[in-house]
Amino acid sequence: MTDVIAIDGPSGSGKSSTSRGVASRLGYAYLDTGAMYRAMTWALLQRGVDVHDADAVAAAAHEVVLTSGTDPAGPTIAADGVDVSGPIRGDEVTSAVSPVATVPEVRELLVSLQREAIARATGGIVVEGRDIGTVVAPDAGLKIYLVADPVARAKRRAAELGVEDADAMREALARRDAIDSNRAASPLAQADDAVVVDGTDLTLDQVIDHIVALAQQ
Ligand SMILES: Nc1ncnc2c1ncn2[C@@H]1O[C@H](COP(=O)(O)OP(=O)(O)OP(=O)(O)O)[C@@H](O)[C@H]1O
Ligand SMILES: Nc1ccn([C@H]2C[C@H](O)[C@@H](COP(=O)(O)O)O2)c(=O)n1
Repeated sequence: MTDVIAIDGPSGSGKSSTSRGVASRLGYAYLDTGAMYRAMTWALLQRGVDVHDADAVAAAAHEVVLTSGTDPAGPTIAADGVDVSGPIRGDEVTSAVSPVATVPEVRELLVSLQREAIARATGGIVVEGRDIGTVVAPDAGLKIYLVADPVARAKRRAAELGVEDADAMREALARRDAIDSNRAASPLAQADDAVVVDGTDLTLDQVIDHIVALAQQ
C-alpha cells in the first residue's frame, strides 16, 4: 500500500473533498497545504503587512506559528494559536493568498512544515496542494493530478458558496490558476509520473473510489 498520496491540481478541481474521502477510506492522515498558505495570509493581514510587498511578507512570515490538525474527519488549522478554519475561507484571505504564495521564503517555510507533517504520519497521509508531487513529496508512492472542466469547477464552487454568478466565479478561478501556474517558485504543475484524473463527469464518490483503487494496486 502507498504511504504518501500527493493530490495536486487547479483551484476548485475537487482536491480537498477527494483527499479527505481517500484518507478516510484508507485510514490515513490528511494535510491541506492550501489551508496553510491561507492561514499564513490571515496572520500577515492581522499584522497589517502589505501582501504585495514581497520583502515585508518574507520578513513577517518567520514570526507566524502554524499548526495543522490532520484528521480527515475534522482537519484544523491554527495561526498563532487561533483557530482560523473559518476566516481563511473568506473573501479577504482568498483575494490575498496568491501573492503571498509566490514569495519564495514563504514557500520554503511551509514546505518544511509540510515535510515534517508527512514524516510524523507513520500510518500514511494524503497531501493536497499545487506542488506536492513535484516539490514537497517527489517520492510519493502515488501522485494524482486532479482536473475538471472550468465551467464545472465554477458551478460547483458557486453552488457551495451560494453565489449566483458562475461566470464571475470561473474568471476568479482562472485568475488564481494563472498566478499559481506562472510563479517562479514551485508553480502549479503536473508531476511527470502523476496519474491524471478528470472529475468533470464523475461523482465525488466515483473519484474517491478510483483513487483508492489506484492506491491499493
Ligand atoms: N466529482 C465531484 N462531483 C461533484 N462535486 C464535486 C466533485 N468534486 C468536488 N466537488 C465539489 O466541488 C467544490 C470544490 O471542491 P473542493 O473544495 O474539494 O476543491 P479544491 O480543489 O480543494 O478547491 P481549492 O483549490 O479552492 O482548495 C466543492 O463544493 C465540492 O463538494
Ligand atoms: N501547495 C500549495 C497549496 C496552495 N497554494 C496556493 C494556491 C492558492 O492560491 C492558495 C490557496 O489554496 P487552496 O486553498 O485554494 O487550495 O494557496 C500553493 O501555492 N501551493
